[in-house]
Amino acid sequence: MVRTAVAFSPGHISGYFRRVEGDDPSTTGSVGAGVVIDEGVRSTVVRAAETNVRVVRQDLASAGSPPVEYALERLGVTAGVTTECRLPIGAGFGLSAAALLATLTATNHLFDLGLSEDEVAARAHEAEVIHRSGLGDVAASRAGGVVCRTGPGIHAGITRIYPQEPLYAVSLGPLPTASVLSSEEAMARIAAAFPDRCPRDLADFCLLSRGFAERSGLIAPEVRRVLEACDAATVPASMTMLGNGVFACGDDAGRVLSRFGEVYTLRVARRGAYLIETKP
Ligand SMILES: Nc1ncnc2c1ncn2[C@@H]1O[C@H](COP(=O)(O)OP(=O)(O)OP(=O)(O)O)[C@@H](O)[C@H]1O
Ligand SMILES: CC(C)(CO)[C@@H](O)C(=O)[O-]
Repeated sequence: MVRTAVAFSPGHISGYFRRVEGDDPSTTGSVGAGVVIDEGVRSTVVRAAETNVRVVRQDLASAGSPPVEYALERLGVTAGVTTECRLPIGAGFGLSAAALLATLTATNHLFDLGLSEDEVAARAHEAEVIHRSGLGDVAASRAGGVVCRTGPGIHAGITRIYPQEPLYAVSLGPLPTASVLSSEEAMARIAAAFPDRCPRDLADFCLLSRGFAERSGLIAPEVRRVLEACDAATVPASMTMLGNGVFACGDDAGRVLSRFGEVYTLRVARRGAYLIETKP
């Protein structure tokens, strides 16, 4: 039987953020707030002569993942990786960070690399920053909760609260993260829009995020339509950063969002990335 390691990492919906530029990837990242969600990426890793990554979603597979391939190369290993997720990719659910954390957690065990959790996270964060696929998602998804990050990178200050209520989300399509992070103009607007405090609870998170989304200038017309429907029903809602999607909370949120697409009912994750099993 081929030796296999399987790990899972939760995803992360960012509600507001501000880029922090450091001297190197470890001190580069973002401050801001988001929700670590109970859905994310499951990664299965086997040894292989050459690295290949298969990305599977809803029975559709595509080949390749530059951040994951980069992180494996930096570790000096070659592996066959299959990532699986239910949520859409590129839609603001932090799945690149989840794919990295899950894959590196499994790889660490499979190859007996002896990396600490901190080292796994540091390498995942580095791959995210280099590929501009995320800034704060790895720091968030190392554990659960509604997260408020007060510094960049994986060692920075972070507070977590654990509300019981679900969060609802709908995706209207992808918004490649790198396209926004590479725009200096967008970054300047985002910096000016940043609300300088942490959320008290889930509803407060939605409220602060919405103020940020409005001021950031990132809201596309199709996202605007969903937000207006939420406003009409007094449902706290905002835009998934960075995706063309909306998250909302409260009793009526699922019903309102269902008019615009498949509604994902998400729970606040209680824990971060973890190893599921190694075989044999
Ligand atoms: N499930 C996944 N498995 C492996 N690689 C992934 C996965 N999701 C995203 N990636 C890789 O991450 C890179 C950036 O993806 P993108 O920013 O579009 O996705 P995302 O992380 O889901 O988005 P967001 O950060 O907005 O939630 C791409 O190179 C893609 O291959
Ligand atoms: C940049 C970002 C919004 C992309 O998901 C996220 O990584 C964050 O909050 O830093």
